Amino acid sequence: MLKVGLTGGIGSGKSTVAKVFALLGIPVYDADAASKRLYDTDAGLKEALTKEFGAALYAGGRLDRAALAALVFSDPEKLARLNALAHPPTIADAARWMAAQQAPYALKEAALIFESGSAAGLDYVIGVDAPLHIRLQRAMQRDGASREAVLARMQRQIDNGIKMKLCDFVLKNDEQELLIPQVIALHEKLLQLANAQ
Ligand SMILES: CC(C)(COP(=O)(O)OP(=O)(O)OC[C@H]1O[C@@H](n2cnc3c(N)ncnc32)[C@H](O)[C@@H]1O)[C@@H](O)C(=O)NCCC(=O)NCCS
Ligand SMILES: Nc1ncnc2c1ncn2[C@@H]1O[C@H](COP(=O)(O)OP(=O)(O)OP(=O)(O)O)[C@@H](O)[C@H]1O
Repeated sequence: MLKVGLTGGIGSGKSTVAKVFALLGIPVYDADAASKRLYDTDAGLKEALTKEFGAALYAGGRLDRAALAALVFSDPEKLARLNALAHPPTIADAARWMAAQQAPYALKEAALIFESGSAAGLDYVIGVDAPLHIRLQRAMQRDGASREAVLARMQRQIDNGIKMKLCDFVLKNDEQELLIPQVIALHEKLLQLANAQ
C-alpha cells in the first residue's frame, strides 16, 4: 500500500481536499485531530506538557488549546518545545494507523509534514496550494481569528512556495481551477502507481 501525505499552509484547504479523497473511498488520517486526541489520552504527553507549560493548561480536565496557542504562537522557543513533545507521538500514531489500512493507498493529512520530518516515512506528498490572501481570508473566517493570529501561525510554517516545490503533486485550490476534477485525476494516477508497485 502506498503511504501518501497531504499538506499545505493554514487555510489552503487540506481538510476540504481530504474529504473528497475520503468520498472516493481512500482512508484518511487527520494529524490535527489525532494530536488533539493524544493531548487528552496519552498520559506521558499530558505529564510532559504539564511540566513544560504548567498545570493550568489542564484545569478544565482537557487541554485548553486556546491558552496553549496563545503561549506558543507568540514565542518561537515555546513552540519548538511543544513541537518536540507533540510531534513524535503523533507521527508514531499515524504510522500505526497506516500499517492497519487495507487500500491501494492511504492519506496522512498534516500541516507540518516537512517541518516535522514525517515526509521521510511517506512514498509521495500532495500539496494543496492557494495564494496567501485567500488562505488568510479562509482561516480568519473559519476560526473567527484575527489577521495577526493567522499570520503568526503562517510565520511558523515553511514558506508556501518552497513547501509546494517539495511536494510530488500540487492541487490548486485558488477558486479559479475546479478542485474536484483535479482530485479525481490525481486519485486515478495514485491508483496506477499503487498497481505498479
Ligand atoms: C497549539 C494548538 C493546541 C492550538 O490548537 P488549535 O485548535 O487552535 O489549532 P489546530 O491544531 O486545529 O491547528 C490549525 C492550524 O494551525 C497551524 N498550526 C498548528 N500547529 C502548528 C505549529 N506547531 N506550527 C505551525 N503551524 C501550526 C496548522 O496550519 C494547523 O492546521 C495546536 O495547534 C497544536 O497542538 N500544535 C502543535 C502540534 C502540531 O504541530 N499540530 C499540527 C500538525 S500535527
Ligand atoms: N475551494 C474552496 N472554496 C470555498 N471555500 C473553501 C475552499 N477550500 C476551502 N474552503 C474553506 O476554507 C476554510 C479552510 O479550509 P480547510 O479547513 O480545508 O483548510 P486547511 O488547509 O485544512 O486548514 P488548517 O491548516 O487551518 O487546518 C474552510 O472553512 C473551508 O470550508
